[in-house]
Amino acid sequence: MSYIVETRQLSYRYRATTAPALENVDLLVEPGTTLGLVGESGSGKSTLIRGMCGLLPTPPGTVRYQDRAVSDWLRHDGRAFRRQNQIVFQNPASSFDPRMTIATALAEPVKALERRSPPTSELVDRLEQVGLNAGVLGRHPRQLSGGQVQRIAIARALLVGPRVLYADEPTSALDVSVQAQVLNLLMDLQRSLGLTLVVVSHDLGLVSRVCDQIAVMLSGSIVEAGPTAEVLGDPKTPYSRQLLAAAELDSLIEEEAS
Ligand SMILES: Nc1ncnc2c1ncn2[C@@H]1O[C@H](COP(=O)(O)OP(=O)(O)OP(=O)(O)O)[C@@H](O)[C@H]1O
Repeated sequence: MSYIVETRQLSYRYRATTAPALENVDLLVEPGTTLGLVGESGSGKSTLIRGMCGLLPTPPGTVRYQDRAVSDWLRHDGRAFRRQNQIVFQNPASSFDPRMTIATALAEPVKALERRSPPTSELVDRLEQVGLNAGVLGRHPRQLSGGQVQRIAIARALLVGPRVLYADEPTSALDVSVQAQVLNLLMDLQRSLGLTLVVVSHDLGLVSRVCDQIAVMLSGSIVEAGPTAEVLGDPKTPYSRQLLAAAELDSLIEEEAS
């Protein structure tokens, strides 16, 4: 089996004096799968995906993409690596410069990573892929809803042709009614484009609907990982059991409220 992304004994500390944000994390991601990273706030989920997509200064060889050290990719083929590994953040509003029109914001990564200006038709094609149209091109982020801006963030990532799409709490800043739409969009794109999707979430309900694989983090370590049905069906660690019980309680409360 060859993996698209691997971490081997990946550790990371933001400052020498603080506790490590990641400790000896081994993670294997199969191409074309959807992996959910779950765990409580501060457990290291965002740090891990930042490490996986080359945004942290990690020791050579601890993160590999397509059988090659990410440090090597960044040294020799940085733009290709960045194109192939895209990340969508939690808060759509802060992902965009408020002074830029959507057209300018969409074109930026293509200009930086591919050294070309994408024609409007290409921008419109990608907007249509995320359920929007050319009408948003001349607008600014503040003139759009949170759900629309998150769709545009996804379109911007797709424009450079990623193989792995990282989504850090992609729906938690959105209204509940819009969350399912954005999630369905990510699932459709993952299937139709054959993407590998890595979703960070503290929402086990979301992860169990979307992800084939799940990794549970606690204090900078992965405490349990495997196929979602196995991990959730028979959680091995007390922490995963707690997480599952909390998610079941949440869904009971939601059912009663509706
Ligand atoms: N820029 C930073 N500087 C210093 N410490 C940081 C920084 N970012 C994160 N940390 C610390 O690293 C640890 C892991 O944080 P991280 O954001 O990866 O966790 P998380 O699981 O994604 O949390 P959340 O669900 O709240 O986003 C935490 O102790 C956090 O306080």
